[in-house]
Amino acid sequence: MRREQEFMDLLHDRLTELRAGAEAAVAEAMTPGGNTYQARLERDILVAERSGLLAAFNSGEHGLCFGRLTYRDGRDHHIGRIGIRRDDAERTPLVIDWRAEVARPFYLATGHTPMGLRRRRHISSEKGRVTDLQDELLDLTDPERTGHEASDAVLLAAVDAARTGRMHDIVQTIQAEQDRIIRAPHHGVLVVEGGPGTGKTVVALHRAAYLLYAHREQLARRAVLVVGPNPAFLGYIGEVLPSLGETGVMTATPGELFPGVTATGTDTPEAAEVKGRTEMADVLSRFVRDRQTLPEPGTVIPHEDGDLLLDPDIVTLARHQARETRLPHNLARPHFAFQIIDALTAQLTERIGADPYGGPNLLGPDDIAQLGTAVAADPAVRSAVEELWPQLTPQQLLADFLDDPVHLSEADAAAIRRPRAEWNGEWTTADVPLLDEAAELLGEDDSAARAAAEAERQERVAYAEGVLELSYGSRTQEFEDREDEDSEVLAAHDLIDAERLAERAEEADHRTAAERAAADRTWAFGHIIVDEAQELSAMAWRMLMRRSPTRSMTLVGDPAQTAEPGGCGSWDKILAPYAEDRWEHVRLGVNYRTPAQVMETAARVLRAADPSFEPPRSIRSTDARPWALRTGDLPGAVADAVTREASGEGRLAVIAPDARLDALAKALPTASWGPNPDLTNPVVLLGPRQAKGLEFDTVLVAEPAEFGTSDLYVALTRATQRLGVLHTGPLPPGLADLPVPESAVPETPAPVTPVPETAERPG
Ligand SMILES: Nc1ncnc2c1ncn2[C@@H]1O[C@H](COP(=O)(O)OP(=O)(O)OP(=O)(O)O)[C@@H](O)[C@H]1O
Repeated sequence: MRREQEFMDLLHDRLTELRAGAEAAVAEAMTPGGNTYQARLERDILVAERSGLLAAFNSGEHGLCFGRLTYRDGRDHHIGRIGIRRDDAERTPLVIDWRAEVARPFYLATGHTPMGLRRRRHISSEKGRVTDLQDELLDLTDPERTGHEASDAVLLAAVDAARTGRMHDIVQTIQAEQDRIIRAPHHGVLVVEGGPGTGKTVVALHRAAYLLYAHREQLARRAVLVVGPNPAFLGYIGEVLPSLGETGVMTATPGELFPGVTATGTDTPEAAEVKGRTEMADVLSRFVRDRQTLPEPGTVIPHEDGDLLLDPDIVTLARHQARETRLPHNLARPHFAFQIIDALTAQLTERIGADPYGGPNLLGPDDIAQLGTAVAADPAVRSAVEELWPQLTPQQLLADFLDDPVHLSEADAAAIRRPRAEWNGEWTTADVPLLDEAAELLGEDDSAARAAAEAERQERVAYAEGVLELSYGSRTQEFEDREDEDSEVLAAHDLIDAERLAERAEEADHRTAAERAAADRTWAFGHIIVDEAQELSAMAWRMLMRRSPTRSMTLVGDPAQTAEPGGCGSWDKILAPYAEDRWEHVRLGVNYRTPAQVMETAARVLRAADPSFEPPRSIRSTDARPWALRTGDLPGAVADAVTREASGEGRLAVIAPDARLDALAKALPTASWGPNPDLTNPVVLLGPRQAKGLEFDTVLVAEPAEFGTSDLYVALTRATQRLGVLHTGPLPPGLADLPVPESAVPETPAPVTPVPETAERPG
């Protein structure tokens, strides 16, 4: 213990030194040094480099070193959240980043496959003080004992700890089956499936951190996108990546992926299902073609030299030629307009230049060009073009479509119809993929603006290239522990290429790749992680796949928890159109959240419909048996149960059908609830969909018969310690046998015991 403490002190001193250096460098870089391009660009580079380092150093303080590997051949490494080197000529590693290859035996070695290890040590610390050591002997022939031998105590302590309302990283206790997923190659699609509490979310987040470490150069520039089911969930997981020193990640719900639109409205389940169907792509495409109309019988355009006639033949030809370009609607529009202007100019030329003696037309090319310019500028011609091939925005198109849906069956159209007159302007989550689809079909006509910007940009790019060369020449190698050349600390030349740097200079901002990506609908992410992937509709997948042209993705989910009627559910169905069978499927089988008794209760609910259903194995059990209480006064009984259960540290959630939330909130004045509940509050009140992906020490489920089966399964599996059910009517199948609370709620916190047959390291 003393020696580990001395080592920890040494590490803290070194970290303080590194941090002071980085802080001074940021401060210096921020000092205004002139307002020329050069000064601003150089400042940008330095700030990006140094603040990346600083974020890593700041995150490193907690859990600076949590492990140690002692090899049979005498090698000895400490493992920590970030790598730190000594300030000597060789830059000797002091502590190895958990993501480095050298650290892998910490997660993978077993007595059976010791990977050359003699001993693996878990070091627990609090604010820089070593509080405990746990040693695992991997070479069983080794006679030496340290007095700290134990197995799985660190993992059990971690999974048993009181919850805070925020997810924590698990670098100290990643299990072998999880480690293999975290470090899987980043190309292609990896599907991670597992029951509730198997660590899918936390593993996906560690995978993001690992990929950013291992493929920094490719990924930091393109950013990593993490998609989660709702804002509360994103808040819940929001601290994991920063605690691992990573800030280059954008998190979003599917409803936030269309820049400029925030989905605040709600759809009926039927509407969401119809809007999510893959056939909507075709329906919208036909709707766009419907807007490319023909004049019936023809449009007369008054002109001082006699009326011009825009007849259906002219327009049919122009439309055909514009469609032949295969460009999106708005980008094909200039082609259409050109054909129309050409035809009208020809009419005019014929009329004005006609030779009264029957000879060739008297107008020369210059005269005709001049006529053409006049026709193009004619407001009547412009409005005719606008009428026949209007310039459209995705928002206009979709609002028009939903006002009066076409190309659908009567019933489907009725489900999604949203008359403009009654619409409050709010978009829904299911609208967002449709807006994205519309944007693809329409295209953005920014050609004029782009041409103007291009010349100026070229100048800046040429300059920025020069600056990047400078930055590469002066690159740092601060806390890295990988040996290869790629292992440079993130530097400006990794983060930004000359083009992006030039763009940044233009706006004089300090936005990260993730921030830029958030504002750009067509951004191609380096890697995309989708949590609760079973819930996304076919249309939502189309939108996400556009953001990942390289198909570098990790999809995480549990088909048994599918709640959305439009949710794709099966992996085959999701991936067949994009990756055919070129994707890998891995399963997690151990539940780290829910005690065996709670898991068994939840499993009985699903078994009522599918007797062969097998839940994941729980890693632990408690003495607190789930209970059920019938009452005539639901809010009163829930309030009593909350008072009884919410004592001590940890978090409690009441999960109730949406229709009952108002009444329950009145009975629970201290509970946080609403669209964005504060999950760090001791008591929260949630609807079933809000509870997705979250967890609480105690969960009280109100009126379970009013939940859908998969919503109920999700609600019951949120508990890490205690589960109670309160109901006025009959219980749904599977819950009928629960005992009443008096016999189930212990006076003192239940002792934790591992479940014998599952306590060994999985995998
Ligand atoms: N190796 C581990 N060490 C410590 N805790 C772990 C480990 N793996 C998972 N956990 C914990 O188990 C809990 C469940 O993890 P997580 O939320 O990622 O599960 P999930 O599979 O996404 O669940 P669900 O599908 O129910 O949302 C979390 O508290 C997580 O920190």
